[in-house]
Amino acid sequence: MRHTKILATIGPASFSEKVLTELISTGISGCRINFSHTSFEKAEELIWKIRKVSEKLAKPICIRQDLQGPKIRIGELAQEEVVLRRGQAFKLALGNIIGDQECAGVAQKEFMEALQPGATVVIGDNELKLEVIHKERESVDCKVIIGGALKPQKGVSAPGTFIDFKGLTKKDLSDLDFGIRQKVDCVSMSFVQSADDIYRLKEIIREQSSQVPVIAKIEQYNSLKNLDEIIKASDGISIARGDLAVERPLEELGLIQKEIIRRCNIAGKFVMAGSGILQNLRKNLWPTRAEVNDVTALIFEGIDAISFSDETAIGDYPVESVRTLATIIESVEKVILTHHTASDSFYRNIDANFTYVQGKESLVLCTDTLEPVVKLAKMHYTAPLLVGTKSSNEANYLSNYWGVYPIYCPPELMGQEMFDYVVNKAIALGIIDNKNPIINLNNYWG
Ligand SMILES: Nc1ncnc2c1ncn2[C@@H]1O[C@H](COP(=O)(O)OP(=O)(O)O)[C@@H](O)[C@H]1O
Ligand SMILES: C=C(OP(=O)(O)O)C(=O)O
Repeated sequence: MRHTKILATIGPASFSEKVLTELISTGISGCRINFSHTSFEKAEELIWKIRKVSEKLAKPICIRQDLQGPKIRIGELAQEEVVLRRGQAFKLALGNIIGDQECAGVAQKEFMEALQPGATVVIGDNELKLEVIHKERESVDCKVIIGGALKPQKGVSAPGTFIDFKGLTKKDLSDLDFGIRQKVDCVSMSFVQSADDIYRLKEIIREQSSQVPVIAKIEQYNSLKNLDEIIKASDGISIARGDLAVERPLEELGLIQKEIIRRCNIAGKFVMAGSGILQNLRKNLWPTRAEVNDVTALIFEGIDAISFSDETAIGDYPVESVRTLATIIESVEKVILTHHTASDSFYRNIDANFTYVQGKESLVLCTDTLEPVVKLAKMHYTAPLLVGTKSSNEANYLSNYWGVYPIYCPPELMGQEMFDYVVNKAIALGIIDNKNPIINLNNYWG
């Protein structure tokens, strides 16, 4: 049994029901649908397929709608790719123009206005680097500092340049409306800058009579500056390393992610990390030593969930990626689960004896309110936390939390009947065995 959860971005490599089935049976707990790349038609089909497989395998799966936010991308190119050489001139121009060897379009006015001579422009995840040499009213002339292949629709950023984004875009609002109607299990907001961005999003969600949880993606300098308020305002945090590693010097990344995890765990908030987790598995069947070390550090720091991007969206080995990560997690958790004990006094107050048992028992809590489960889950106690709930969205969402195993219960069950149902189901699904003690937390929780 693994307590650290695995999530997967769904893309062309994992669209089929066959691969989705393999991903879910191999051990993912959640799927990310990136609305930068997914049409409503495709998303609707995917949500339907994921729900179908999840039900068939009796495994709750959290569907996360990832809102694009004000992500800046270059436009289309006349060819599938053009190769930029170091030292050559390259122009970025405002508008939806078709790019080529000498020029590419960028649609966002705020970005083009913010660029000044001397600024660095990065295209993709640190793949191509340009320096702005000269600025015109609606374009900038650049020099290529690091060359390579340029592909259409790649993300562009300007580390160190302040760009005044205005929260949710028109596209985000329309995507959100779609996601709520499709009953996604959580929504993530990209390029969050302050707690106000999250409060505004939550207000819109409330206006649509929804309570879908909101995950704030930390990927910008401003989001780091306002980290504590953002953690407080949101239901959870995603360390979105793709853009974060471009926005901040790469050598700071390890320290930044460690600090974000620490602060989320103190605040009792869900925290996940993604992008470049086992990047080597995009094309090969093995991870690099550095990737294994990276994942090990994340687990030791107390991350709730680790998310795949390219590996499961466009990689050659989506299922192998999940299998490899599961093996690393199991190996690291063998150590963590043996030495870890509950530290929270609230937990010790339930029963003083709990602190002396080392994860052999299972905890059961039957509830339809998220708050107590989340509070308990974030203590990262070694015992698996089985949560009986009659809300399928809640079961799906909770499946992303460290050590939580939600069991979706029929609506007519109450009290002892619901407890028995949860325990029997967990035994049947192989989550727990019937030899170890099972503690009914509802006996302690008024
Ligand atoms: N729904 C989709 N349709 C087509 N391609 C996708 C889809 N989702 C993801 N991808 C591809 O997988 C890559 C990795 O996915 P992701 O991490 O979500 O994207 P990004 O790096 O743009 O945030 C993307 O760059 C894109 O090429
Ligand atoms: C890793 C993520 O985001 P990004 O690809 O934007 O870094 C994510 O949302 O899981």
